[in-house]
Amino acid sequence: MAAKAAVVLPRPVTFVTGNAKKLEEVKAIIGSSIPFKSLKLDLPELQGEPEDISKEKARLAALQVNGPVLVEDTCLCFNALKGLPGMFSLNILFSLIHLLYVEQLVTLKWFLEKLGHEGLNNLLMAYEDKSAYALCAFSFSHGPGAEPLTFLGKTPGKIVPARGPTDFGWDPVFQPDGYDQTYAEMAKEEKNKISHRYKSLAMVKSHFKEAGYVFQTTDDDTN
Ligand SMILES: O=c1nc[nH]c2c1ncn2[C@H]1C[C@H](O)[C@@H](COP(=O)(O)OP(=O)(O)OP(=O)(O)O)O1
Ligand SMILES: [Mg+2]
Repeated sequence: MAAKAAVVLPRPVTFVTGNAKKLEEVKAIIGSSIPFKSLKLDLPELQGEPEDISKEKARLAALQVNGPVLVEDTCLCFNALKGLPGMFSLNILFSLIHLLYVEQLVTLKWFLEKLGHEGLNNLLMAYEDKSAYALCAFSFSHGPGAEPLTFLGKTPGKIVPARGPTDFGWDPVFQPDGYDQTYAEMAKEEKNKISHRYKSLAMVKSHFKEAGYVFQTTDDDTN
């Protein structure tokens, strides 16, 4: 049987993100296994399920970058609220429902900015069930027009009153199952071994290994 021809990608993969802390983790987890550079792009935020949003984001990014791209979206989902970062007051229910439909993943950013860590806890005040999960969706597209592949990583845990450094999103209020520290309290290396992002990237890495992509480098990709 003839060996499968390697897919040649025109230049290093561009990881599109506007989040510096996310980029730090992705760099630490990917290491040198996938050649990539990062780019901050303002992409429209879309509606739908995490997987569909992620794929669409990758399609748009591939068009803009005109090359292979990786994009990532993360959400924190509360089981008591059927997986949504839900609502805590009837007064804002309708505007929140609107928001949840408009952009499920960005909603969390909005919640965090408006309500803070205490607000995220308050959302679950009426519920016994504080369980939650962190969900990470990475999508990879070879380039414009190519159908993106999506890799979902999920880490279960619970929502707790904030503990630890407050420099990355909801890390202080998320305590992964099997640990007595929040993501924020854990050493970075520890979080990067069990996180939603780690699990998703592990799948991305094995995809790259199996696919055996070959990268063509040009002079302007060396910086
Ligand atoms: O591991 C994490 N630990 C704690 N917080 C996190 C994490 N990962 C994302 N976050 C926060 C950032 C944002 O408040 C929200 C939605 O994240 P998300 O839309 O994916 O990130 P973003 O818009 O900041 O960056 P991007 O340009 O890659 O879409 O969750
Ligand atoms: Mg985003």
